Amino acid sequence: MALLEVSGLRKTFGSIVAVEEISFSVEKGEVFTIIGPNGAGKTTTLEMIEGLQKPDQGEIRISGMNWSQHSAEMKQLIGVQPQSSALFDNLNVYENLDVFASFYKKSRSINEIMELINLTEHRKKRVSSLSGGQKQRLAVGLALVNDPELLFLDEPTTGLDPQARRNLWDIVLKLKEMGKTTILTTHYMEEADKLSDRVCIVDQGKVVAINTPKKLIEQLSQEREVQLTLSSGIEEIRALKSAIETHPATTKIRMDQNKLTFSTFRPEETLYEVFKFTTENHLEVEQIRLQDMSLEDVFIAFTGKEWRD
Ligand SMILES: Nc1ncnc2c1ncn2[C@@H]1O[C@H](COP(=O)(O)OP(=O)(O)OP(=O)(O)O)[C@@H](O)[C@H]1O
Repeated sequence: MALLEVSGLRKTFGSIVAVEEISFSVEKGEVFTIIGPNGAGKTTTLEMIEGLQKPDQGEIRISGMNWSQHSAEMKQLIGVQPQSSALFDNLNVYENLDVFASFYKKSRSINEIMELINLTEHRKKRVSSLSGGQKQRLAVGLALVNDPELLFLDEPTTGLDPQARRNLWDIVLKLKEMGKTTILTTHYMEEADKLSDRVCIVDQGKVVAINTPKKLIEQLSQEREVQLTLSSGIEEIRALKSAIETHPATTKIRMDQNKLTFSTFRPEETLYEVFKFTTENHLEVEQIRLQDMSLEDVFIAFTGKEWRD
């Protein structure tokens, strides 16, 4: 049995469909990362799994239990990283952990948590005097006070500098070594790539791809991405776009002013068509680039949207 099973989740707010149909399962010990463009439904999905929002439809099971029947047991099993703003500013690191631990029946040693989040030497510092990275680590620590099996980290590294971000990655990896399971969301592709056992790409409230970062990249690596920069008029470039679009080997295409970016299973064949078209119609090709796929390309290929850090 998977530790977490989510099937057919749907959530609307009035006429807004925040989550249309989301299903996945997560095995014990995995780091499972949900990525997607702004407004894709990631936070709503997490909040439904955490029991903070009720789905309109669908089922959530954690260790086989559901929120309507086993709420108390499930709260002991999960750890949710609070927003930094939920920390008590006037209390020190130790006191914050102590207050949160008092909410639970079972708790992990506070000294151990401080070691894990690397804040032992700052135990007496008030939250108001911690750096952004230290606050984020404390927020992760607060999610650990009940020694949860399943941890939810919603964009834990947003706004942190690269070093602080790496410190947080170390914590996630240590938790993995301890056999914990983490559901992560992030805006950083490198983070998804480095930490995740599997990545789930969500767009417009639906899962569009789910696999290991390596497999997701391999899945597309038979494809090549071609970037074509032209110095012709927009109408002519549009005509070329239509010609490429109708080629059977083309999977995705987008146009950004005088640049066409497309993916193809048979680059030689598609490029032959491209040059035939540009020669016959007197289009000038300024630059052409052929690229291998990265996790970022996978994201763009599945969602049609640019990734942003
Ligand atoms: N309480 C709410 N009331 C109305 N609309 C909401 C509410 N919560 C979320 N939405 C809408 O539902 C959609 C999904 O939002 P959600 O926050 O889940 O997306 P997200 O993928 O987490 O986005 P981001 O990356 O920007 O955090 C958005 O269109 C959002 O505006």
